Amino acid sequence: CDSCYGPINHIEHVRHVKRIQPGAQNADCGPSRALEWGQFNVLHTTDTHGWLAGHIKEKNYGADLGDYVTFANHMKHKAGNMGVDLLIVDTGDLHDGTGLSDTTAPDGEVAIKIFEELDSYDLLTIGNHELYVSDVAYQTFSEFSRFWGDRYLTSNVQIMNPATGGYEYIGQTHRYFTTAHGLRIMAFGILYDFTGNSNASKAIKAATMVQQDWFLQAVNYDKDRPIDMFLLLGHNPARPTTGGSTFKTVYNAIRKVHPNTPIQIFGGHTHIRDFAVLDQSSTSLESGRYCETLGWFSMSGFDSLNSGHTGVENPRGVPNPTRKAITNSSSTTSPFVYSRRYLDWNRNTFVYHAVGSGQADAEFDYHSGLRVTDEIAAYRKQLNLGKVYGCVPQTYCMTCVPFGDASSIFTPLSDALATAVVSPAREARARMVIANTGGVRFDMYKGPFTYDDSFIVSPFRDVFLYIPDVPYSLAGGLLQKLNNAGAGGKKKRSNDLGAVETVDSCVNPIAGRGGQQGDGSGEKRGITRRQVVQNPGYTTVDDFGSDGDDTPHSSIPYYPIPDFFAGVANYPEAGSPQVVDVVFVDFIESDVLAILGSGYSKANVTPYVSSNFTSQDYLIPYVQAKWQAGMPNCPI
Ligand SMILES: Nc1ccn([C@@H]2O[C@H](COP(=O)(O)O)[C@@H](O)[C@H]2O)c(=O)n1
Ligand SMILES: [Zn+2]
Ligand SMILES: [Zn+2]
Repeated sequence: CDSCYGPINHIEHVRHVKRIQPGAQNADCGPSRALEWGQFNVLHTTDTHGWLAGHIKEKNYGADLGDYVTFANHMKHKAGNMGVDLLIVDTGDLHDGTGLSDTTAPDGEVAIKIFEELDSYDLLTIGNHELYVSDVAYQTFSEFSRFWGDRYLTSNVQIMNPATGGYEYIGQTHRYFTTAHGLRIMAFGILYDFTGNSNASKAIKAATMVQQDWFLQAVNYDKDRPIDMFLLLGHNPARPTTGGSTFKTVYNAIRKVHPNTPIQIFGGHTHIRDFAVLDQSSTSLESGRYCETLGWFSMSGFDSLNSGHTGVENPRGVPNPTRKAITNSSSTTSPFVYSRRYLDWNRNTFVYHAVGSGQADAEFDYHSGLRVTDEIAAYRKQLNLGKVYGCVPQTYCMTCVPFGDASSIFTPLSDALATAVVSPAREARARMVIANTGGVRFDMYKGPFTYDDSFIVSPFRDVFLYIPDVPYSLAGGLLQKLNNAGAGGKKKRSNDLGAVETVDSCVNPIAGRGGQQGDGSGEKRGITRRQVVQNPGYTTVDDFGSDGDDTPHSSIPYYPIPDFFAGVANYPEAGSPQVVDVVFVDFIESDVLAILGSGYSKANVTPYVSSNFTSQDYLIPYVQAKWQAGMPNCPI
């Protein structure tokens, strides 16, 4: 959509020229409401997955971590001037998503160093992507956790320490601290009941954790350690009713002892914008993914009688939170009021909320942020992330068109599986190559396809394995059966509640970020065509309604996708092969074996191309073979 931010321009150096983007003054394209500041305020990131250079091909999410460093510093100063508390928190999944995080060995080596530049983080917690690979888990233990010290909370995640031969918590189990304005906080960091970790680590189930002595001691009343508020950070769906969320278990355990104390939750993992009300003194925020969203939360209601609060009651000159968590109950006795906002991750947004619209960039930028931007640019150059391999003829998306559509990313990726995953020794045999759609992480844009893009689309080092000569009578129905079983690779987009309404001309159905889930019909609900020209993107509806998105968006269609997809090669023109090599990524090995049944086991499985050929390796050869010819005139 050109109406808000102009055409996509991803030439490497242009990205790093600091300037307010065109469209900043257009209320349809940027923020137009000041944030509500309370006594207690939080900036929340989650599931950044290495997107620290920002979205080079999507200007609406185009800020980099340097811009955020500057923004966070401005906001800390503002909070200080207002006499209120501001915490900066993150809820995990730093790895697997871009070249910056995944070209290094182990992955994350560069990305975590950049992340550490934002040393004003107050609390952080661990995600599942810090635990799939042992080297990454040890990097998290020996580098990341050491850096953040008592701010890194892993209440239910331990690692085998080779030095002692015993399991130790990767970070701290909990943190009790007092804010600058006297709030006494007990914080935890809880990973959902994750089971896909390597054997280096152990994720303790929430139901077990809440019975452990350290937890009971932390939660129980102690006159020497009063608690004004519990903070539950977690790589864990914020909405407690979402399958897999373990927040309710921890919430229940705290509520048994503290029926009224505020319990404030910050979640992640499902990659959505969401805000849920648990009770009159407990709410829960989730702030999207991939440096697309910065979550804002604020609350007031503490006074010196019910807490240690010493700050300003209602900061002046700014809006304040006004909403009770529960409004439809006459029995609401809680003094607490709340606000939440989902900020789009771009400089216009940051400038608007830090120094005000219409301000020059010079008013915004700090050396600390500019230095991080330069550092990111230098790393990108060093890692060769701008190297171009081919020219993608059109944009392909994951969920904005039906699976099977010519513009679905799984259409060329099925072809890529069929043609670019080839074992020289088995080249002439019929083969079926299966992958999980969850391993594909992002859309592929029209124009130059870079080294970075290969990780953005397919970041995992999942080895291609195979079972030779499986009778077609068994292999033929495998994909369908895998999808019917809906197993391991599942990566549900969301429980997003946004209505589907397309505003044509501005909404290119395959151009923007599809955030919210609808029925995919593209039918309008209650709006006239082209009433407003907006920026396509997230249209969030949560427990506080539909005003959470800081910048209003037109929504993008969402279509569900199956859990698995495949490509086939060397099949006869008519009929079926007798036998077929069944090739699949190691992440779904147990799913494939479960469907093939008792005649097959791990003993039948070996690497297909080599033990080093992974899902990071098939895209570049495909792009080169298919789209390199278009390179000289590749539109940007
Ligand atoms: N080696 C891997 C690891 C993970 N996946 C996919 O990622 C999903 C989890 O991602 P979150 O950001 O939601 O934590 C997982 O369900 C898989 O789909 C993979 O494909 N290969
Ligand atoms: Zn994630
Ligand atoms: Zn996750």
